[in-house]
Amino acid sequence: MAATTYFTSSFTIEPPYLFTKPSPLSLRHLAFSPKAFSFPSPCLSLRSQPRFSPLFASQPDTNPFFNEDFDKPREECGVFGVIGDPDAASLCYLGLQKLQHRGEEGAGIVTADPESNKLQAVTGLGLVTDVFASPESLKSLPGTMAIGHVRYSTSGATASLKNVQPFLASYRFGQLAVCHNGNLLNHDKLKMELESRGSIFNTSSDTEVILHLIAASTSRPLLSRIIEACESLEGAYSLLFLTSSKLYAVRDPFGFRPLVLGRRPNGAVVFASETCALDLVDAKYLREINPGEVAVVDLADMSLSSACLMPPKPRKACIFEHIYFALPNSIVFSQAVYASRLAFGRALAEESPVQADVVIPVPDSGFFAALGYSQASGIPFGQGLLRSHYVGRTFIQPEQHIRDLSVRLKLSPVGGVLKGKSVVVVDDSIVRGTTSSKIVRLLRDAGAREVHMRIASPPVVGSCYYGVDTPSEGELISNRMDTAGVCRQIGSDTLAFLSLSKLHNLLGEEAPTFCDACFSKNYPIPPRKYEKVVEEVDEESLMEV
Ligand SMILES: O=P(O)(O)OC[C@H]1O[C@H](OP(=O)(O)OP(=O)(O)O)[C@H](O)[C@@H]1O
Ligand SMILES: NC(=O)CC[C@H](N)C(=O)O
Ligand code: SF4
Ligand SMILES: [Mg+2]
Repeated sequence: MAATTYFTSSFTIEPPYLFTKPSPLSLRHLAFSPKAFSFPSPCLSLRSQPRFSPLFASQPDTNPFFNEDFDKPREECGVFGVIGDPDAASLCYLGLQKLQHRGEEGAGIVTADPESNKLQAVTGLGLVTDVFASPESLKSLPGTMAIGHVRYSTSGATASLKNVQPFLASYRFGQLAVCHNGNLLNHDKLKMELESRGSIFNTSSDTEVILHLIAASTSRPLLSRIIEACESLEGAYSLLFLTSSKLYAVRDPFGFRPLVLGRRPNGAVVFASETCALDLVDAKYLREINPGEVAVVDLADMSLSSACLMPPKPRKACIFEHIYFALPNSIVFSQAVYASRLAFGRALAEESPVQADVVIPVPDSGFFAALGYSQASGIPFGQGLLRSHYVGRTFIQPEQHIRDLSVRLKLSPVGGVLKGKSVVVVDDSIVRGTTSSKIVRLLRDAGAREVHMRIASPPVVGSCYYGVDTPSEGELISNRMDTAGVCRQIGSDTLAFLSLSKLHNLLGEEAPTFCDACFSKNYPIPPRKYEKVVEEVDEESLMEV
């Protein structure tokens, strides 16, 4: 890439913010439409030329179920990007902290520096505050553009520094950084093909294939190379790319993982997995990046352009984002997360009532569902369990024995709320059953007379292949036994899950636009097709080597 100076250190972004560009790349406006976004049909395949979408943008509230008295409108890697702000690295650091619940294994930031025209990276294992513990680390990241990532691995070694994103690569057109929330089902196959053509991989992460596909593409410009690379990908991907002049945001055509767009008062454009990260950095939420969209912001004029990656597929947004992953104060897939959880809890109370003295949540993620259960049942709400915030999420600790210990460390019973009481305890989900069996014991030890477990999602019976490292099917307690069996196993007096049909009723006509494969095994992209590719090794050719 030519060592062009794209802007000077005195570059300022002044209102009105240039979100339009007088070219075919133009996103004509960012107005909200009450209709769900859809690409023009047919959206023809493109090899060397980008396709551009017309205008869109979905907005909260197309779903009547989410449209209650609330202000209309937590998993597995979080991405954050900012362009056009002198404090890019610091904002990215803050945004990543807000997304910490999405991944605790590693974190990193890449910035682009207008002075040197260079991209710099700082990555490390652990929490954001650990990786950036030294003030020097942020100081080593100059520039007005940044992308960052918090990781919870789905593919490639967990505790490997090499697999911590963003990945920063140099190729014939300059430097390119990428970060990814999701999982690529066909990465083994792509990797083998790329290796047979000479690619040398540096990591064991699925994400790296994207960089190789882009580097191998003969299309121009980069937008076309990104589109061409994405055409080869099968799976879930919300991606941010950074060059020395542009920031690209991409979402796969199914829209499995969230990605939102916002703008700071100074005009800086921000992308994040969840709106909670926008709120923190004072960025106004504008809209989602739509499934199958690639949005580009050019630092030179801060214009935002948008193209269509490939013909649209039926949206399959991850319902688990609303059940557990996302923070309740986020808007995800254009719906307020807390409102969905309240509704799941209410529906659970209607479907599986019980006579009890108090409803208590399993903190944190069971809070709003328990509140909904309490509201619908009329049983008083109480805080029977205290959560230590010095301990990470149990579900996302990779080792089972560590998960066992951390549940006890994390949750403490409040004796006064529980003693002698019949308690309804509401959690968002049961995955392996570790948390719930320990909680039942905690509550009984604290004096609860009866323990009725209510789960605000259906039984998890299938593994996820789209960006959430759910355990293998054999580890999923509901895959091994029915509800009565799980109830016996965890030791509660009664147990009930929200049924899949009730969940579908709640989602209404939007139900088909959500992926619920971990509950239904109805996989939008069949995982069987992508069972690990075993390379047929020609022993003679190996000998030659
Ligand atoms: O059945 P299990 O395998 O134990 O997994 C399910 C539990 O894991 C999650 O909570 P977690 O403690 O990770 O996070 P939270 O504190 O944010 O709810 C989820 O909310 C359940 O409580
Ligand atoms: N959970 C994720 O989104 C993971 C991203 C990528 N597949 C990795 O394993 O690093
Ligand atoms: S399988 Fe479950 S966790 Fe994975 S994307 Fe679908 S709903 Fe989400
Ligand atoms: Mg929990």
